Amino acid sequence: MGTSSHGNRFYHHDADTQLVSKRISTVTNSNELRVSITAQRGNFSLDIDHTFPSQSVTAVIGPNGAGKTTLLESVAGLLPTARGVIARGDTELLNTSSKRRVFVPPHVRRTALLRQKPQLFPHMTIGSNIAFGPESQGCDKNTVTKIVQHWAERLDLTDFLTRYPSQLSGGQQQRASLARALASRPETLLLDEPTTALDVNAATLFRRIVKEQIIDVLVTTILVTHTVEDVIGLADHVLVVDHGKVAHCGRTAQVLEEPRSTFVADFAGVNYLHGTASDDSINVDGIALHSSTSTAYGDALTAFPPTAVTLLPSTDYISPSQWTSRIVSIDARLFGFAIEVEQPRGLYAYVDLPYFHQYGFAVGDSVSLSVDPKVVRIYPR
Ligand SMILES: Nc1ncnc2c1ncn2[C@@H]1O[C@H](COP(=O)(O)OP(=O)(O)OP(=O)(O)O)[C@@H](O)[C@H]1O
Repeated sequence: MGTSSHGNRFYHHDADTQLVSKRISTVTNSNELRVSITAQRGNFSLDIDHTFPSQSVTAVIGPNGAGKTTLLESVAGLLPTARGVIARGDTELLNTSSKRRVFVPPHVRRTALLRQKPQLFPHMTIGSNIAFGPESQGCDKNTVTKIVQHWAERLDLTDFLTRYPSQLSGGQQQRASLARALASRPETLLLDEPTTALDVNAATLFRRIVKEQIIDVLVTTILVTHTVEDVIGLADHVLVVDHGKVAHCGRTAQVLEEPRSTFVADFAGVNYLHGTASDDSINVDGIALHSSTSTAYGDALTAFPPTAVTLLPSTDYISPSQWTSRIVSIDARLFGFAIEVEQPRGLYAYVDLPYFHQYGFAVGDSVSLSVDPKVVRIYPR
C-alpha cells in the first residue's frame, strides 16, 4: 500500500504507486515550494525568487496586473514561457536551467488550481467531479467512493452529489471545486481569488472550510487575493508582488502591521507615514508620535490604525501628547467616518457615528489629536 507524505490522511491507497510520473512519487519530508523563475506574457515579465514555506498558507497580494495570476499559472505548469526552477522539497517540477531539462506536466504536478469562478465539469455531477482526480490517479472504485464521501461530508456537499454544477449556487460550486481539488490529494494548492465572486456569508463559510481543511491535510497553499479578510483569516505568510517582482514578504502580522508600501498600508487599512525616529517617538511633518515599542532611529516609518487616533474638537488646553490640526476631508465608512487632517499630511482618524454626530465635525474644523502609543509601530525604513 502506498502512503501519503501527509501522515494524518484518513486513507492510504494504491494510487501512490501508480502515479504517471516517477518523479512525483518521490516522498519528501518537506513540501516547501521553491520558485525561482522568469515568465513572459506579452510585454509583461515576471521575475520571482521565493520559497513558500511547507504546509502553510502564503497570501500573494499586489496591485492589478502585478503578476499574481501569472505566478500561479507558472507554478501550475500552465504557462509555457516560464523559465527557471520550481521544486517542491527535493522534487523538481520545472528546471530549464540545467542540461537535464525538467517539465512535469500540470496533471501530474500534484498541484491544484482553484480560480475565482468555479471550474467544474458542467456535464458531470458533483460526485463525478470530485471522483475525477482519484479516478485519473488509478484508485479502485471502492477507494474513489470513500474519497468522494469523505470530502462531500467535510465540505457539506452530501446533498448535492447527484446534482450538476448548474444546479448549485456560486458558493456551493466553489466548495465543490475545493472538494474536487483536495480529493486529488495535491501537495500544493493554488487559490486565485477564491472568495471574490462569493457573497459575504458564502465567503465566510468558504474561508472557514479552507482553513479547517488545509490545516488538516497540510497542503502548502498559495492564495492570491484582494481581500484583507482572506489574508487575516487564512494566511501565515504574505508575499507582496509589484510589477512582476517580490516587493516584500514576511509573516502576515508583520507585513500588514509594518507596511512598506502605500499599497499594503491601504490594503491593511492603516496610517502609513515616514519620518525621523528617536527614542520612543517619530517626528512626522513636525508632529511627534509616540510608541511603546519603537525599535528605530533616524529614517523610519510608522504605522497604526485610524481607530488608534483620538480626535476632539479643538480646546484651549492641549496636553503634551496632543497636537492641533484641521480637517481636510471626511469619508463615510462602515459605522463611522474616516477623517483626514492637515498635519501630519495623510493621517486619518476613525470616528464612530454617535461620536461624529455628537460633535458635528466638518471640513475646515480645527481639532486636537492624539494617538495611542501602544499600537503605534515605528520601524526602520
Ligand atoms: N494572455 C495574456 N497576454 C498578454 N498579456 C497578458 C495576458 N494575461 C495577462 N497579461 C498581462 O500580464 C500582466 C500580469 O497579469 P496577471 O493577471 O498575472 O496580474 P494580476 O496581478 O493577477 O492582476 P489582477 O489583480 O488584476 O488579477 C498584466 O500586465 C497583464 O496585462
